[in-house]
Amino acid sequence: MEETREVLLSTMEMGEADRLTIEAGLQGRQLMEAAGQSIARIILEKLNPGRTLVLCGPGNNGGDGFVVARALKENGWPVTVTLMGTKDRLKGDARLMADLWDGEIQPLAEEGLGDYDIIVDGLFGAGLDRPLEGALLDIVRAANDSNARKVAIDVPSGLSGDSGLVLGGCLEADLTVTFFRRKPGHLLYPGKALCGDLYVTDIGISGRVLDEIGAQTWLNSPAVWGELFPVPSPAGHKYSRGHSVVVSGDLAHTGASRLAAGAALRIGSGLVSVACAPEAVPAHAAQLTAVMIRSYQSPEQFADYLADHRLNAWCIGPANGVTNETRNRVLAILAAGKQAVLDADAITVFRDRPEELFAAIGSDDRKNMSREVVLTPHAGEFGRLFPDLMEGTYGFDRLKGARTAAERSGAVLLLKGPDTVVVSPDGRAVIMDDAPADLATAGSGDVLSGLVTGLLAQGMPAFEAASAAVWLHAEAARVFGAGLTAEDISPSLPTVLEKLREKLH
Ligand SMILES: NC(=O)C1=CN([C@@H]2O[C@H](COP(=O)(O)OP(=O)(O)OC[C@H]3O[C@@H](n4cnc5c(N)ncnc54)[C@H](O)[C@@H]3O)[C@@H](O)[C@H]2O)[C@@H](O)CC1
Ligand SMILES: Nc1ncnc2c1ncn2[C@@H]1O[C@H](COP(=O)(O)OP(=O)(O)O)[C@@H](O)[C@H]1O
Ligand SMILES: [K+]
Repeated sequence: MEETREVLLSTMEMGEADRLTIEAGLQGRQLMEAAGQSIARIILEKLNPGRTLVLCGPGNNGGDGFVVARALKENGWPVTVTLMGTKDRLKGDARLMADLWDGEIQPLAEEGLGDYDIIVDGLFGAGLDRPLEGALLDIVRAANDSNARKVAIDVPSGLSGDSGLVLGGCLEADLTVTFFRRKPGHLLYPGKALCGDLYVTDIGISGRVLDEIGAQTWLNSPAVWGELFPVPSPAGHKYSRGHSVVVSGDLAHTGASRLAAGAALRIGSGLVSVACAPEAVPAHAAQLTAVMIRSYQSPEQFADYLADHRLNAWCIGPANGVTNETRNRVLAILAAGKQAVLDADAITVFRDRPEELFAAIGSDDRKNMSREVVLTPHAGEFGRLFPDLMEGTYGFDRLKGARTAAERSGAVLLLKGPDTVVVSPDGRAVIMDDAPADLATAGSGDVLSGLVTGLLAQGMPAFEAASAAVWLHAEAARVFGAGLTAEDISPSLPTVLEKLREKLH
């Protein structure tokens, strides 16, 4: 595939990229000059000339601000520069750029912030290390209240580039320009919404530094998992494409399992069965055709199904009920060494004893068989298994939380939301960007679980299967467009799959 994966760099990794580039011979001030010039170029291209205020902070983000101010002034724009603190306290390249600014430098103040057409935010970037407070917070709020177009350098001030969380308060940018590669905070909410339109510019850092940095976070795209995506083999048969089983809820709660089963079939699982109690059979039978029905009366009968090695990927949880039966079935599926997708009630049912679940996932038997498990919580379900990971000072750090959760549980963690994150216990992570909000509809999560299950059944490794499912789910919703209901997702998949195949070959 010609497409390469888009790596997302943490603040530390970006610092490393800068360091390696400087070590290789480029000077820090050249990087800063390139950074500032690239922002000015975008401003000149995207915005109409107007009264411009540049807010400069005490670090290199402020240094970039001085470069932007100079470049815009050279283009004839009326530019005012304000600085937090005094020039003599600036260091290194930032001091150098401040010296190259030949205009006045005013002290940073709230007054007059409403008088500009454009505000360039060079207060804090990667160096933000504490919340915005006091006068600074007032200034950022006044900027937000003004009618000016706001341009953030690297990240809007107050936003963590690592988590997308806000520290105290944050500039609400119309446009953000970052350098070399995007950062997770540009994709994770609320960060994504606070960045406005995002631009990534080349400031002379070579992509080769990435080999040395070894970052583990990527944009979710076929470039990450495409090579492992299952395509039916010409000589294959349905049995070689796996057999998915979805555990149904009781008679009044059968729909979720049908949505998941339909998705598993559509994504290419050779066979799909719904496993249900006898009283639910008529409800399923009235609606299912290609999907088979397996009823079980007792735990022993359920165990019989588990003993069949052909039934290789199991999905349990959607509308299953938070009951002892659900808990016992989850444990039985794990003990049988099945690949499994645990969703909804299969997660909630372990809220009082998550360790029991983690022990079952991480048992030596399962490890020896390399059988993988995918947990697919939304934030609420995540909090039931990992309450401590939701209690960050600045809110729930989804990426970090999911990483720790994957490591702790031994499962691939698929954390749902507008910025769905998938993390492998080995630390690899992908973040989905721009999933249509139409997906926030009843049953759409059930479809997603079915997609993961169907890919596991076909032999795709769990991290890649979960990532691919999230991407396909979003793309199918995009193809369908407005008015989406969960039932529409699977029927929209063929168009997406067709395009994907063209891309993969
Ligand atoms: N490292 C490099 O070589 C390059 C860095 N660049 C720019 O440099 C930025 C990072 O620069 P720095 O590491 O100097 O960090 P910043 O300029 O983002 O901020 C660091 C300064 O802000 C203070 N600070 C942090 N949070 C604060 C808060 N809440 N309230 C008050 N003060 C606070 C710190 O004490 C420190 O003095 C990047 O975001 C980018 O804009 C670019 O020039 C490209 C090259
Ligand atoms: N604002 C949003 N933008 C994009 N996708 C969203 C948004 N909100 C939710 N989703 C997605 O919709 C699905 C909802 O799943 P879930 O919460 O399990 O709902 P349900 O249980 O009704 O199926 C998930 O895939 C989630 O990532
Ligand atoms: K900034």
